[in-house]
Amino acid sequence: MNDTSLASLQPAVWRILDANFDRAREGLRIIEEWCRFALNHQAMANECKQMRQELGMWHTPEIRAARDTARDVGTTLSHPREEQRTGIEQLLQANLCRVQEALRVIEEYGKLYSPAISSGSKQMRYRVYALESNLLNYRRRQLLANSRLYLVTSAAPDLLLRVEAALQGGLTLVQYRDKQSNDTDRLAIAKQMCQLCHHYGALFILNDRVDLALAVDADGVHLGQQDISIALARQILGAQKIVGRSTTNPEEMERAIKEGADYIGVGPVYETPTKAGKAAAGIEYVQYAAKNATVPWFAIGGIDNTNLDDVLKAGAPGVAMVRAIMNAENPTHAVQFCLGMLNRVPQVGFRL
Ligand SMILES: Cc1ncc(COP(=O)(O)OP(=O)(O)O)c(N)n1
Ligand SMILES: Cc1ncsc1CCOP(=O)(O)O
Ligand SMILES: [Mg+2]
Repeated sequence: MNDTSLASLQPAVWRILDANFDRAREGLRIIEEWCRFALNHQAMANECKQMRQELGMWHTPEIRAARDTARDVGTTLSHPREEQRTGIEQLLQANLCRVQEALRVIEEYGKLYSPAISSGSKQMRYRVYALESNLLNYRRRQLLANSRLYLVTSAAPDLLLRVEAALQGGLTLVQYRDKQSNDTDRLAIAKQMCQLCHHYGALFILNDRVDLALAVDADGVHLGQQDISIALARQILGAQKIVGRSTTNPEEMERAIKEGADYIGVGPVYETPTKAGKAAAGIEYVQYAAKNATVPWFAIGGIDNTNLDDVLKAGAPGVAMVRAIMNAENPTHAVQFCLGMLNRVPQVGFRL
Protein backbone atom coordinates (compact mmCIF):
# COMPACT_ATOMS: atom_id res chain seq x y z
CA MET A 1 0.00 0.00 0.00
CA ASN A 2 1.89 3.05 -1.27
CA ASP A 3 -0.84 5.69 -1.18
CA THR A 4 -1.15 6.66 2.49
CA SER A 5 -3.57 9.57 2.07
CA LEU A 6 -6.48 9.47 4.52
CA ALA A 7 -8.95 8.75 1.72
CA SER A 8 -7.08 5.66 0.57
CA LEU A 9 -6.78 4.38 4.15
CA GLN A 10 -10.50 4.75 4.76
CA PRO A 11 -11.60 1.21 3.74
CA ALA A 12 -9.01 -0.38 6.01
CA VAL A 13 -10.03 1.88 8.92
CA TRP A 14 -13.69 0.99 8.35
CA ARG A 15 -12.85 -2.74 8.32
CA ILE A 16 -10.91 -2.40 11.57
CA LEU A 17 -13.73 -0.45 13.20
CA ASP A 18 -16.32 -2.92 11.90
CA ALA A 19 -14.45 -5.93 13.34
CA ASN A 20 -13.93 -4.23 16.68
CA PHE A 21 -17.50 -3.03 17.07
CA ASP A 22 -18.54 -6.66 16.59
CA ARG A 23 -15.88 -7.90 19.00
CA ALA A 24 -16.87 -5.43 21.72
CA ARG A 25 -20.59 -6.12 21.35
CA GLU A 26 -20.13 -9.89 21.36
CA GLY A 27 -17.92 -9.75 24.45
CA LEU A 28 -20.46 -7.54 26.23
CA ARG A 29 -23.28 -9.92 25.32
CA ILE A 30 -21.38 -12.85 26.87
CA ILE A 31 -20.89 -10.89 30.10
CA GLU A 32 -24.48 -9.63 30.04
CA GLU A 33 -25.84 -13.21 29.87
CA TRP A 34 -23.91 -14.14 33.01
CA CYS A 35 -25.10 -11.04 34.88
CA ARG A 36 -28.67 -11.68 33.80
CA PHE A 37 -29.11 -15.45 34.06
CA ALA A 38 -26.50 -16.53 36.61
CA LEU A 39 -26.22 -13.54 38.94
CA ASN A 40 -29.75 -12.19 38.42
CA HIS A 41 -28.14 -8.76 38.64
CA GLN A 42 -30.32 -6.27 36.79
CA ALA A 43 -28.04 -3.24 37.10
CA MET A 44 -24.96 -4.96 35.68
CA ALA A 45 -26.96 -6.67 32.91
CA ASN A 46 -28.47 -3.31 32.03
CA GLU A 47 -25.05 -1.61 31.94
CA CYS A 48 -23.88 -4.23 29.38
CA LYS A 49 -27.02 -3.70 27.33
CA GLN A 50 -26.65 0.09 27.33
CA MET A 51 -23.07 -0.17 26.14
CA ARG A 52 -24.03 -2.64 23.40
CA GLN A 53 -26.68 -0.25 22.20
CA GLU A 54 -24.32 2.72 22.15
CA LEU A 55 -21.83 0.67 20.15
CA GLY A 56 -24.65 -0.28 17.79
CA MET A 57 -25.34 3.41 17.12
CA TRP A 58 -21.68 4.11 16.32
CA HIS A 59 -21.52 1.03 14.05
CA THR A 60 -22.82 2.95 10.99
CA PRO A 61 -23.94 1.41 7.67
CA GLU A 62 -20.80 2.74 5.95
CA ILE A 63 -18.59 0.94 8.47
CA ARG A 64 -20.65 -2.25 8.17
CA ALA A 65 -20.47 -2.05 4.37
CA ALA A 66 -16.67 -2.25 4.51
CA ARG A 67 -16.83 -5.82 5.87
CA ASP A 68 -15.00 -8.27 3.63
CA THR A 69 -15.03 -11.59 5.44
CA ALA A 70 -13.93 -13.58 2.37
CA ARG A 71 -10.63 -11.65 2.23
CA ASP A 72 -10.12 -11.54 6.00
CA VAL A 73 -6.81 -13.31 6.66
CA GLY A 74 -7.58 -13.48 10.40
CA THR A 75 -10.69 -15.68 10.37
CA THR A 76 -8.72 -18.93 10.62
CA LEU A 77 -6.20 -17.68 13.17
CA SER A 78 -6.72 -18.87 16.70
CA HIS A 79 -4.66 -19.62 19.78
CA PRO A 80 -5.08 -22.79 21.89
CA ARG A 81 -5.77 -20.58 24.92
CA GLU A 82 -8.86 -19.18 23.18
CA GLU A 83 -10.32 -22.66 22.88
CA GLN A 84 -10.03 -23.59 26.50
CA ARG A 85 -11.49 -21.87 29.54
CA THR A 86 -10.77 -23.45 32.90
CA GLY A 87 -13.74 -21.91 34.63
CA ILE A 88 -16.33 -19.15 34.62
CA GLU A 89 -13.87 -16.69 36.16
CA GLN A 90 -11.46 -17.15 33.28
CA LEU A 91 -14.27 -17.01 30.73
CA LEU A 92 -15.53 -13.70 32.09
CA GLN A 93 -12.02 -12.32 32.39
CA ALA A 94 -11.19 -13.27 28.78
CA ASN A 95 -14.31 -11.55 27.51
CA LEU A 96 -13.79 -8.43 29.59
CA CYS A 97 -10.29 -8.25 28.16
CA ARG A 98 -11.64 -8.71 24.67
CA VAL A 99 -14.09 -5.82 25.12
CA GLN A 100 -11.39 -3.57 26.58
CA GLU A 101 -9.00 -4.34 23.71
CA ALA A 102 -11.68 -3.76 21.09
CA LEU A 103 -12.61 -0.41 22.68
CA ARG A 104 -8.97 0.61 22.69
CA VAL A 105 -8.72 -0.21 18.97
CA ILE A 106 -11.88 1.79 18.27
CA GLU A 107 -10.48 4.69 20.28
CA GLU A 108 -7.22 4.74 18.29
CA TYR A 109 -8.54 4.09 14.77
CA GLY A 110 -11.61 6.15 15.54
CA LYS A 111 -9.30 9.19 15.58
CA LEU A 112 -9.03 8.71 11.82
CA TYR A 113 -12.79 8.47 11.45
CA SER A 114 -14.70 10.35 14.15
CA PRO A 115 -13.25 12.09 17.22
CA ALA A 116 -16.64 11.71 18.94
CA ILE A 117 -16.58 7.92 18.54
CA SER A 118 -12.95 7.83 19.63
CA SER A 119 -13.55 9.73 22.86
CA GLY A 120 -16.86 7.89 23.46
CA SER A 121 -14.98 4.62 23.18
CA LYS A 122 -12.41 5.79 25.71
CA GLN A 123 -15.16 6.68 28.19
CA MET A 124 -16.76 3.30 27.61
CA ARG A 125 -13.48 1.51 28.31
CA TYR A 126 -13.50 3.06 31.78
CA ARG A 127 -17.07 1.89 32.25
CA VAL A 128 -15.92 -1.62 31.39
CA TYR A 129 -13.14 -1.42 34.00
CA ALA A 130 -15.75 -0.43 36.58
CA LEU A 131 -18.03 -3.25 35.43
CA GLU A 132 -15.15 -5.70 35.75
CA SER A 133 -14.44 -4.71 39.30
CA ASN A 134 -18.15 -4.77 40.27
CA LEU A 135 -18.63 -8.13 38.62
CA LEU A 136 -15.70 -9.84 40.29
CA ASN A 137 -16.57 -8.28 43.62
CA TYR A 138 -20.20 -9.31 43.38
CA ARG A 139 -19.33 -12.85 42.31
CA ARG A 140 -16.95 -13.20 45.24
CA ARG A 141 -19.48 -11.98 47.76
CA GLN A 142 -22.27 -14.07 46.31
CA LEU A 143 -20.10 -17.18 46.46
CA LEU A 144 -19.21 -16.36 50.06
CA ALA A 145 -22.86 -15.88 51.02
CA ASN A 146 -23.83 -19.14 49.31
CA SER A 147 -21.00 -21.18 50.82
CA ARG A 148 -22.19 -23.33 53.68
CA LEU A 149 -19.13 -25.43 54.21
CA TYR A 150 -15.70 -23.95 54.79
CA LEU A 151 -12.60 -26.10 54.71
CA VAL A 152 -9.77 -24.85 56.90
CA THR A 153 -6.66 -26.85 56.02
CA SER A 154 -4.12 -28.55 58.26
CA ALA A 155 -0.67 -29.92 57.46
CA ALA A 156 -0.72 -33.06 55.34
CA PRO A 157 1.86 -34.66 53.03
CA ASP A 158 -0.79 -34.85 50.31
CA LEU A 159 -2.30 -31.45 51.17
CA LEU A 160 -3.16 -30.31 47.65
CA LEU A 161 -4.58 -33.70 46.70
CA ARG A 162 -6.82 -33.62 49.77
CA VAL A 163 -7.98 -30.10 48.99
CA GLU A 164 -8.67 -31.11 45.40
CA ALA A 165 -10.65 -34.13 46.54
CA ALA A 166 -12.71 -31.85 48.81
CA LEU A 167 -13.31 -29.43 45.93
CA GLN A 168 -14.52 -32.33 43.83
CA GLY A 169 -17.19 -32.90 46.46
CA GLY A 170 -18.64 -29.44 45.78
CA LEU A 171 -16.74 -27.29 48.28
CA THR A 172 -16.70 -23.57 47.43
CA LEU A 173 -14.66 -22.03 50.25
CA VAL A 174 -11.13 -22.95 51.36
CA GLN A 175 -8.80 -21.40 53.91
CA TYR A 176 -5.11 -22.21 53.81
CA ARG A 177 -4.02 -22.45 57.45
CA ASP A 178 -0.41 -23.41 57.96
CA LYS A 179 1.28 -22.83 61.30
CA GLN A 180 4.50 -24.70 60.61
CA SER A 181 5.95 -24.21 57.11
CA ASN A 182 8.56 -21.62 56.28
CA ASP A 183 7.49 -18.67 54.16
CA THR A 184 9.06 -19.98 50.95
CA ASP A 185 6.98 -23.15 51.20
CA ARG A 186 3.89 -21.27 52.37
CA LEU A 187 4.07 -19.00 49.35
CA ALA A 188 4.53 -21.89 46.92
CA ILE A 189 1.66 -23.87 48.48
CA ALA A 190 -0.59 -20.81 48.62
CA LYS A 191 -0.02 -20.15 44.92
CA GLN A 192 -0.90 -23.70 43.97
CA MET A 193 -3.89 -23.90 46.29
CA CYS A 194 -5.20 -20.59 45.00
CA GLN A 195 -5.01 -21.83 41.40
CA LEU A 196 -6.63 -25.11 42.37
CA CYS A 197 -9.53 -23.39 44.13
CA HIS A 198 -10.11 -21.00 41.23
CA HIS A 199 -10.00 -23.90 38.79
CA TYR A 200 -12.94 -25.40 40.70
CA GLY A 201 -14.68 -22.02 40.99
CA ALA A 202 -14.06 -21.88 44.76
CA LEU A 203 -12.88 -18.98 46.93
CA PHE A 204 -9.41 -19.09 48.40
CA ILE A 205 -8.65 -17.38 51.72
CA LEU A 206 -5.33 -17.10 53.55
CA ASN A 207 -5.23 -17.59 57.31
CA ASP A 208 -3.41 -14.83 59.22
CA ARG A 209 -1.16 -13.62 56.38
CA VAL A 210 -2.28 -10.50 54.53
CA ASP A 211 1.10 -10.32 52.75
CA LEU A 212 0.73 -13.80 51.27
CA ALA A 213 -2.90 -13.13 50.37
CA LEU A 214 -1.74 -10.10 48.40
CA ALA A 215 1.17 -11.99 46.82
CA VAL A 216 -0.97 -14.81 45.43
CA ASP A 217 -4.03 -12.65 44.68
CA ALA A 218 -6.16 -14.70 47.08
CA ASP A 219 -9.85 -13.86 47.49
CA GLY A 220 -9.21 -12.69 51.00
CA VAL A 221 -7.75 -13.19 54.43
CA HIS A 222 -8.94 -14.60 57.75
CA LEU A 223 -7.87 -12.58 60.78
CA GLY A 224 -7.86 -13.65 64.41
CA GLN A 225 -8.54 -11.33 67.34
CA GLN A 226 -4.80 -10.62 67.75
CA ASP A 227 -4.22 -9.80 64.08
CA ILE A 228 -4.26 -6.43 62.27
CA SER A 229 -7.46 -4.42 61.97
CA ILE A 230 -10.02 -5.17 59.28
CA ALA A 231 -9.56 -1.62 57.94
CA LEU A 232 -5.83 -2.10 57.53
CA ALA A 233 -6.28 -5.47 55.83
CA ARG A 234 -8.68 -3.81 53.39
CA GLN A 235 -6.27 -0.99 52.79
CA ILE A 236 -3.57 -3.53 51.90
CA LEU A 237 -5.72 -5.94 49.89
CA GLY A 238 -8.20 -3.54 48.30
CA ALA A 239 -11.93 -3.09 48.83
CA GLN A 240 -12.79 -6.04 46.58
CA LYS A 241 -11.22 -8.66 48.82
CA ILE A 242 -12.88 -10.64 51.59
CA VAL A 243 -11.84 -10.07 55.19
CA GLY A 244 -13.04 -12.55 57.82
CA ARG A 245 -12.61 -12.36 61.59
CA SER A 246 -12.70 -15.00 64.36
CA THR A 247 -15.09 -14.33 67.22
CA THR A 248 -15.57 -16.23 70.46
CA ASN A 249 -18.24 -14.14 72.18
CA PRO A 250 -21.00 -11.55 71.55
CA GLU A 251 -18.71 -8.53 72.11
CA GLU A 252 -16.19 -9.76 69.55
CA MET A 253 -19.01 -10.48 67.13
CA GLU A 254 -20.48 -7.01 67.50
CA ARG A 255 -17.08 -5.38 67.04
CA ALA A 256 -16.16 -7.50 64.01
CA ILE A 257 -19.43 -6.62 62.30
CA LYS A 258 -19.10 -2.95 63.18
CA GLU A 259 -15.56 -2.92 61.81
CA GLY A 260 -16.83 -4.32 58.52
CA ALA A 261 -15.94 -8.02 58.54
CA ASP A 262 -17.30 -9.77 55.45
CA TYR A 263 -17.88 -12.91 57.47
CA ILE A 264 -17.12 -14.19 60.94
CA GLY A 265 -16.00 -17.45 62.49
CA VAL A 266 -18.14 -18.41 65.51
CA GLY A 267 -16.45 -20.70 68.01
CA PRO A 268 -14.77 -22.90 69.03
CA VAL A 269 -18.17 -24.51 69.47
CA TYR A 270 -16.52 -27.53 71.11
CA GLU A 271 -13.02 -28.04 72.44
CA THR A 272 -10.75 -29.32 69.73
CA PRO A 273 -7.22 -30.74 69.47
CA THR A 274 -6.74 -28.54 66.38
CA LYS A 275 -6.67 -25.56 68.73
CA ALA A 276 -5.56 -27.24 71.93
CA GLY A 277 -6.02 -25.23 75.10
CA LYS A 278 -8.64 -22.89 73.65
CA ALA A 279 -11.83 -22.91 75.71
CA ALA A 280 -15.07 -23.81 73.97
CA ALA A 281 -17.48 -20.94 73.34
CA GLY A 282 -20.31 -23.48 73.46
CA ILE A 283 -23.46 -24.15 71.48
CA GLU A 284 -25.11 -21.17 73.24
CA TYR A 285 -22.84 -18.85 71.30
CA VAL A 286 -24.04 -20.48 68.06
CA GLN A 287 -27.63 -19.82 69.18
CA TYR A 288 -26.70 -16.23 69.91
CA ALA A 289 -25.09 -15.83 66.47
CA ALA A 290 -28.19 -17.29 64.82
CA LYS A 291 -30.24 -14.48 66.33
CA ASN A 292 -27.77 -11.62 65.98
CA ALA A 293 -25.21 -12.08 63.20
CA THR A 294 -25.90 -9.91 60.17
CA VAL A 295 -23.03 -11.11 57.99
CA PRO A 296 -22.30 -14.64 56.72
CA TRP A 297 -20.89 -16.77 59.56
CA PHE A 298 -19.46 -20.19 60.12
CA ALA A 299 -19.58 -22.21 63.31
CA ILE A 300 -16.15 -23.74 63.91
CA GLY A 301 -14.40 -25.99 66.38
CA GLY A 302 -14.81 -29.70 66.99
CA ILE A 303 -17.57 -30.08 64.42
CA ASP A 304 -17.89 -33.43 62.67
CA ASN A 305 -20.70 -35.62 61.39
CA THR A 306 -21.59 -36.78 64.92
CA ASN A 307 -22.55 -33.28 66.08
CA LEU A 308 -23.21 -31.37 62.84
CA ASP A 309 -26.93 -31.86 63.30
CA ASP A 310 -26.82 -30.19 66.76
CA VAL A 311 -24.90 -27.23 65.33
CA LEU A 312 -27.44 -26.87 62.54
CA LYS A 313 -30.32 -27.14 65.01
CA ALA A 314 -28.70 -24.31 66.98
CA GLY A 315 -29.12 -22.20 63.83
CA ALA A 316 -25.73 -22.23 62.06
CA PRO A 317 -26.13 -21.40 58.36
CA GLY A 318 -22.65 -22.74 57.66
CA VAL A 319 -19.78 -24.58 59.32
CA ALA A 320 -16.00 -24.55 59.08
CA MET A 321 -14.09 -27.78 59.56
CA VAL A 322 -10.51 -28.92 59.77
CA ARG A 323 -10.20 -32.56 60.86
CA ALA A 324 -13.58 -33.78 59.67
CA ILE A 325 -12.46 -33.14 56.09
CA MET A 326 -8.67 -33.11 56.18
CA ASN A 327 -8.45 -36.41 58.11
CA ALA A 328 -11.35 -38.11 56.34
CA GLU A 329 -10.58 -41.32 54.50
CA ASN A 330 -12.26 -39.76 51.49
CA PRO A 331 -12.52 -35.93 51.57
CA THR A 332 -14.87 -35.90 48.56
CA HIS A 333 -17.38 -38.08 50.42
CA ALA A 334 -16.90 -36.14 53.65
CA VAL A 335 -17.75 -32.90 51.84
CA GLN A 336 -20.71 -34.44 50.04
CA PHE A 337 -22.07 -35.80 53.31
CA CYS A 338 -21.78 -32.46 55.12
CA LEU A 339 -23.20 -30.48 52.20
CA GLY A 340 -26.10 -32.93 52.06
CA MET A 341 -26.89 -32.17 55.72
CA LEU A 342 -26.32 -28.43 55.37
CA ASN A 343 -28.50 -28.15 52.29
CA ARG A 344 -31.47 -29.67 54.12
CA VAL A 345 -31.64 -26.45 56.12
CA PRO A 346 -33.00 -23.42 54.20
CA GLN A 347 -30.35 -20.87 53.23
CA VAL A 348 -30.20 -17.59 55.16
CA GLY A 349 -30.25 -14.59 52.78
CA PHE A 350 -27.48 -12.22 53.86
CA ARG A 351 -27.43 -8.82 52.19
CA LEU A 352 -24.60 -8.59 49.62
C1 LIG B 1 -13.48 -19.57 59.80
C2 LIG B 1 -12.46 -19.45 60.86
N1 LIG B 1 -12.85 -19.10 62.10
C3 LIG B 1 -11.95 -19.00 63.06
C4 LIG B 1 -10.60 -19.25 62.80
C5 LIG B 1 -9.57 -19.09 63.89
O1 LIG B 1 -8.69 -18.02 63.59
P1 LIG B 1 -7.63 -17.54 64.70
O2 LIG B 1 -8.40 -17.17 65.91
O3 LIG B 1 -6.76 -16.51 64.12
O4 LIG B 1 -6.80 -18.83 64.97
P2 LIG B 1 -5.84 -19.57 63.95
O5 LIG B 1 -6.68 -20.24 62.93
O6 LIG B 1 -4.96 -18.55 63.31
O7 LIG B 1 -5.11 -20.53 64.77
C6 LIG B 1 -10.25 -19.61 61.52
N2 LIG B 1 -8.97 -19.87 61.20
N3 LIG B 1 -11.18 -19.70 60.56
C1 LIG C 1 -8.97 -22.79 63.64
C2 LIG C 1 -9.98 -22.89 64.70
N1 LIG C 1 -10.51 -21.80 65.26
C3 LIG C 1 -11.42 -22.06 66.19
S1 LIG C 1 -11.60 -23.72 66.38
C4 LIG C 1 -10.48 -24.06 65.18
C5 LIG C 1 -10.08 -25.42 64.77
C6 LIG C 1 -11.19 -26.26 64.26
O1 LIG C 1 -10.66 -27.49 63.93
P1 LIG C 1 -11.50 -28.82 63.94
O2 LIG C 1 -12.54 -28.70 62.89
O3 LIG C 1 -10.47 -29.87 63.58
O4 LIG C 1 -12.03 -29.02 65.29
MG1 LIG D 1 -5.10 -16.48 63.16
